[in-house]
Amino acid sequence: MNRTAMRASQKDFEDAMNQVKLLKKDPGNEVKLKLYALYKQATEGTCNMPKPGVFDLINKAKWDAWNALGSLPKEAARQNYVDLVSSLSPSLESSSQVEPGTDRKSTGFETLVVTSEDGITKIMFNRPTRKNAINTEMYHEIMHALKAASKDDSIITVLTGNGDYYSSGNDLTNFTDIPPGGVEEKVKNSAILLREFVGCFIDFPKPLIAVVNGPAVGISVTLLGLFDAVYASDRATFHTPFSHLGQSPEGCSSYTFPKIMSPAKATEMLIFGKKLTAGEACAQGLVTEVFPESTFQKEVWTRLKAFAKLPPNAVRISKEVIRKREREKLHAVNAEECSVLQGRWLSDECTNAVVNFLSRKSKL
Ligand SMILES: CCCCC/C=C/C(=O)SCCNC(=O)CCNC(=O)[C@H](O)C(C)(C)COP(=O)(O)OP(=O)(O)OC[C@H]1O[C@@H](n2cnc3c(N)ncnc32)[C@H](O)[C@@H]1OP(=O)(O)O
Repeated sequence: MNRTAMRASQKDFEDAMNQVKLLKKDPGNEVKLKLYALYKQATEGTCNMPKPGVFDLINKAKWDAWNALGSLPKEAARQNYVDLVSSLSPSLESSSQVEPGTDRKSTGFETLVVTSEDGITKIMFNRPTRKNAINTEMYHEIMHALKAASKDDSIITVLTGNGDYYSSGNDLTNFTDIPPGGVEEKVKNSAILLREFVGCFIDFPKPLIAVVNGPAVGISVTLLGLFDAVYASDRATFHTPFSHLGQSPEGCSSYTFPKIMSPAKATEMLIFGKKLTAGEACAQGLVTEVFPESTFQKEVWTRLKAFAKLPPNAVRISKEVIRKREREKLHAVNAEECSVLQGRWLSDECTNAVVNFLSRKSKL
């Protein structure tokens, strides 16, 4: 039977709400606004809230979407919500059918290019027009790619960026995607995602190498403390503006950075947001070696190809011996950092910083 001819029950509506939470592919802001508006109409009826101020961009966009539904009856809104979610479900099904750890073709990723050759699995961030900002989909895809790389026949795994940036860190529009359960649910889900994401780096069993092709910001920097080697172009910079964003350190950096570079140097980066050049980051132990931009790719990949010819078992066992003592501690640090961040994400300091960034760019 045609779904639109049916009347969606409360149970259908609740199932659809749960399905939305499982979407791995970001349906885009337009669809998210539509879902929000239909949810509000289905549960509260016609919009009679005061219109938010012109600078309150996010709430104004939400209000506009809800208000545009006029006096649409609650039952019709519920039906439209269920239909809209069901139209998104092919992407839900295709992503949930892929078992973590199974091999996935490079073309199966939206936000990454993943290749495997000469004993090296290369995971390249591939959102160059967004400076390789990590959106929700990319967090999931990186975890997926790491799980696959841990099981494939490569010797080492390399992360790098496409374009002029390594990565600009967390995609700040991630914070605008508020589920029907509200901001509290959003920050809870984000903390769960972040903990699982960082956990994949803590547990990664093979040498993990960063080829930092350009500036790195936020979580793309803090994670470097969990890598086994970091090679940087001399045009790379390393910047963790957490206080400016009303946030706090993650990626286990509250533990790894003071150990790597001394507590005082870590303070300058993690609390005061000091941006390091590649040379400074190397002098402080965060970067293994810096190469001139003109020869960076050639020199680094020649070296990596030589590493990848080493006996695989010796390489893997040596990493295990070096890292295993710290693993439990790192998981505890990760859990604590995510819990602290949950509070930060609800703060006015964080909200204002994100809205300032987004409104500077006139985006939702
Ligand atoms: C859920 C888990 C959370 C984990 C916690 C993680 C925390 C962090 O990672 S904190 C760090 C967050 N990142 C930032 O604060 C960086 C924000 N971006 C910038 O400051 C700048 O974009 C820049 C310095 C990275 C680059 O500046 P510029 O060279 O002038 O280039 P544009 O600003 O024009 O950027 C091009 C295009 O890309 C968009 N974009 C860049 N970075 C981000 C980002 N992190 N989030 C969202 N969007 C980003 C930028 O808005 C531009 O878009 P258009 O204006 O639409 O062209």
